[in-house]
Amino acid sequence: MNDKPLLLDDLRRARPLVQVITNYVSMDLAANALLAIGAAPAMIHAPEEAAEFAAIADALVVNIGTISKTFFEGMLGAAEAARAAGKPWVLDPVGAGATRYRNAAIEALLALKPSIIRGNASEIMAVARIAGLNADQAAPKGVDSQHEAGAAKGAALALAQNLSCVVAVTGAVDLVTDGTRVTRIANGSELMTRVTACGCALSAVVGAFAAVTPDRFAAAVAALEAYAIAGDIAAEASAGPGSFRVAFIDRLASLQGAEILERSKAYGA
Ligand SMILES: Nc1ncnc2c1ncn2[C@@H]1O[C@H](COP(=O)(O)OP(=O)(O)O)[C@@H](O)[C@H]1O
Ligand SMILES: Cc1ncsc1CCOP(=O)(O)O
Ligand SMILES: [Mg+2]
Repeated sequence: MNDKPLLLDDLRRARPLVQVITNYVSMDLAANALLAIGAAPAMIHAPEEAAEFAAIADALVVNIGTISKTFFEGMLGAAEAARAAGKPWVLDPVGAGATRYRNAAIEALLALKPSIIRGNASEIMAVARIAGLNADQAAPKGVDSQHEAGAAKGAALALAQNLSCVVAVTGAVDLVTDGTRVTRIANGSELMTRVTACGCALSAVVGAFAAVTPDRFAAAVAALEAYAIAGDIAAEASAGPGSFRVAFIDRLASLQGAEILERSKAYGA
């Protein structure tokens, strides 16, 4: 039996508390996506309290989109505390490869062993390069991907194997790997690339799923699948990016296990 819809049900029953240290652009959408899917968001990043809160939260999500010295201090403290407490933590390496500062921050965060890394293909290739793997890829230009997710398969496998984590690469067809298994998910709408922070909010949702199962691979697959299917359904009733953003939050909230079973385009490869 397919257990993915059950993870969504588990999430809604547990209503996990997810601490999100994210960029200014995405704070609103990420918090609303978490509420809609059934989790409790807490956007807490100050270095004075981020680590203390990470010990209370069920999962932590760290997103470097608008990183600064203060944010970075909070991220390091919270990631260290989450790791020490055995809580899952998700890294979204927004804009990886773009600047030396961003790359150094990623290198320091990788040393704290993220449970799951979620990024677009260009970012995952850059993270692999920062980790000393797959050094032959061209640098990305900004926060949007220059590549299809499939192009990052080698980088994702190498990262997952070397860091003992799960890597989720998003794009038209998402790819999730734990270094051995690979699942692709062909759901989702192109409109998701025209609403800023859709990827950041997805990383927050990945944290919520990781809070309700010790199986990081299953958590990432279930999160990406639910998110992309909500995107499919929302796109059917949207005239453009503005109305899509509203419909998408509604569809995350109304999403049912039966819809996931019916619409899933997940396959092993
Ligand atoms: N071309 C596309 N067609 C359908 N869905 C997409 C496409 N590109 C991205 N998505 C979906 O949008 C969401 C965010 O992914 P992505 O745009 O890759 O993240 P980011 O915003 O971090 O670059 C994911 O659910 C992904 O499946
Ligand atoms: C535009 C932008 N600039 C810095 S962070 C950010 C948001 C990126 O969001 P996403 O990666 O989800 O597209
Ligand atoms: Mg992103």
